Amino acid sequence: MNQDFIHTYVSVDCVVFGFDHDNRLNILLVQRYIDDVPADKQRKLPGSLIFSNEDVDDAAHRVLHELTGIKKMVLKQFKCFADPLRASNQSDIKWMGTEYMHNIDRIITVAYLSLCKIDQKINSTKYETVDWHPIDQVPALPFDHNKIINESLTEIRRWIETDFSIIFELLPKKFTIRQLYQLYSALSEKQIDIKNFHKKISSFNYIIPLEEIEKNVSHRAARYYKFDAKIYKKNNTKLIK
Ligand SMILES: O=P(O)(O)OC[C@H]1O[C@@H](O)[C@H](O)[C@@H]1O
Repeated sequence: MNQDFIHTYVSVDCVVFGFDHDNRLNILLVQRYIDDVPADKQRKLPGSLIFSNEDVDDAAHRVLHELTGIKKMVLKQFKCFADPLRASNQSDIKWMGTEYMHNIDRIITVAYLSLCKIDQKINSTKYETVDWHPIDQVPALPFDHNKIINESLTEIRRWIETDFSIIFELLPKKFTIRQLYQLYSALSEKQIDIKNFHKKISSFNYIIPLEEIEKNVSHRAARYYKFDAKIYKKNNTKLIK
């Protein structure tokens, strides 16, 4: 065998999901700066090379903290992206040269999924520009970041099916069943009848009705509910099928 073994850099990239007031899934993108590329073409996933003495999970936590200012966020490693050409684009090589002072054209990246309430204040210590983008309006991104986002959607659907409780990471603390329904529909891509959904949900004792209804709405005001994580954990309730 006459082949070279790989000796390369490793990075992490984080796809952070949020759910907006128009019931759309969004992700957080940051902006990099390269002189001759227009600003609107420089959005990317938040990421970083990992340090030589750092575990990849720790690097992902570090990136999320630098990105949002939040100390603890739900995090799931979902796939490694290692196409030999994924970092070989000239503008990406230039970017890595500016950011890391090295000529880097081969990077293996480990991708993570995270969830964030969209109203949460984002307080980034690393990036000047961090903003939410509806998932169907994500621009062309550097490296293989569009591919990573597409695969993260498949992964988040799988995740919801195995642990329904993660859906509440995306909802406000008090929510209506319609909001829960819209989020579940956006995530699962299944056509679910709202009445059946309502019936199913009201059988779950970890979704607690509150003595509060919506105010100032043009439709019939709906009741608010909250998620009780303790009850959910105790019962380890069956998932929605
Ligand atoms: O420090 P930055 O440029 O954000 O991160 C390094 C980049 O290296 C690439 O593998 C990743 O896709 C990641 O975005």
